[in-house]
Amino acid sequence: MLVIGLTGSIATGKSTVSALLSQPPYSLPVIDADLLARKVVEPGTPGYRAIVEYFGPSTPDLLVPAGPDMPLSGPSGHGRPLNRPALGRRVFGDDEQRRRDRAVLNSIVHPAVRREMLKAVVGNYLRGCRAVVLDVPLLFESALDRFCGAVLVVAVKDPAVQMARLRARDPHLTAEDAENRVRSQGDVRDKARRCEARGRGRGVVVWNDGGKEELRAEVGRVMRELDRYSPKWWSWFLWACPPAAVLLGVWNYWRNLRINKAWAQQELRERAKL
Ligand SMILES: CC(C)(COP(=O)(O)OP(=O)(O)OC[C@H]1O[C@@H](n2cnc3c(N)ncnc32)[C@H](O)[C@@H]1O)[C@@H](O)C(=O)NCCC(=O)NCCS
Ligand SMILES: Nc1ncnc2c1ncn2[C@@H]1O[C@H](COP(=O)(O)OP(=O)(O)OP(=O)(O)O)[C@@H](O)[C@H]1O
Repeated sequence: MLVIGLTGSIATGKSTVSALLSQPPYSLPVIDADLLARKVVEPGTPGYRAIVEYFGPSTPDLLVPAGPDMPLSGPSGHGRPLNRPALGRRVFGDDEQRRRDRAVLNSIVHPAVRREMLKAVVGNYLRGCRAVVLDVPLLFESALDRFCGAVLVVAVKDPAVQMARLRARDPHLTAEDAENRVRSQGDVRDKARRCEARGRGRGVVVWNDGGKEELRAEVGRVMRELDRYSPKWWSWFLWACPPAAVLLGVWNYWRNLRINKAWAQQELRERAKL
């Protein structure tokens, strides 16, 4: 089974691409990290308790306020849900304190998301799926790219297109909130370069500056490229022969570590030139 990591930056079009991939002619299962990241911090989970313990004392509005529709101990009795915009204000941004808080939040949420993803990937493999899509906004940052046979980065060349789509989709965000969220995710063009550096068939950029029909055609081009490097018969062979799938998984992981090391060295060299 081919594990396809799908990433990009905020509002570059990941969800639009994952919706296309989940529909015919591809009909691929999509494992959505954002959904899992919500599930692992629901009241009653260890993630929820850790967040309340760390952020609670310094964030008075961390939980959804109690009211006629929201009992003091939450709908399930395990506590009121997190007030996500308030937590977002604590962690999105470029200053030192926010970066530190984001790292703490990530260290609570990401390991739990990884465990849920592994369960979902194994489930899809057992069901005989040819490929599975991991839709992960922070694929590189959370090092999940190491487990992927191929990485797709959905990117735009023009930052103004990204900002316009974000403001149109989330009109409740102020210009400053929107800027902070874009900055929190790094430059999508860097992610595109990193993706291409993985090599043909292992990293492909989906360019999304045009309209939705152009995007559909671009997704077709990208999937044909992946098919060339990972044909159907190979996926069936791996399904019929689990030891080969495990060996390939280990080899892939090792190769991805090497790719990441080479990328880190290249980045260092480029920074040294500046
Ligand atoms: C801070 C939280 C509560 C804000 O929730 P909210 O519903 O307001 O925003 P949402 O989750 O839709 O995120 C908005 C955008 O920011 C991105 N984003 C989310 N978390 C992070 C992060 N830690 N660093 C950078 N960008 C992030 C999302 O991918 C999305 O593009 C939430 O984003 C969160 O729990 N983040 C930490 C978990 C995480 O890293 N999730 C990403 C997938 S693993
Ligand atoms: N090619 C396109 N043409 C016009 N609008 C687009 C195009 N691609 C995406 N959009 C719109 O831009 C917005 C952002 O797209 P989408 O939600 O897919 O991005 P995302 O990368 O998943 O964002 P996030 O990380 O915030 O979840 C949506 O409103 C979507 O409909």
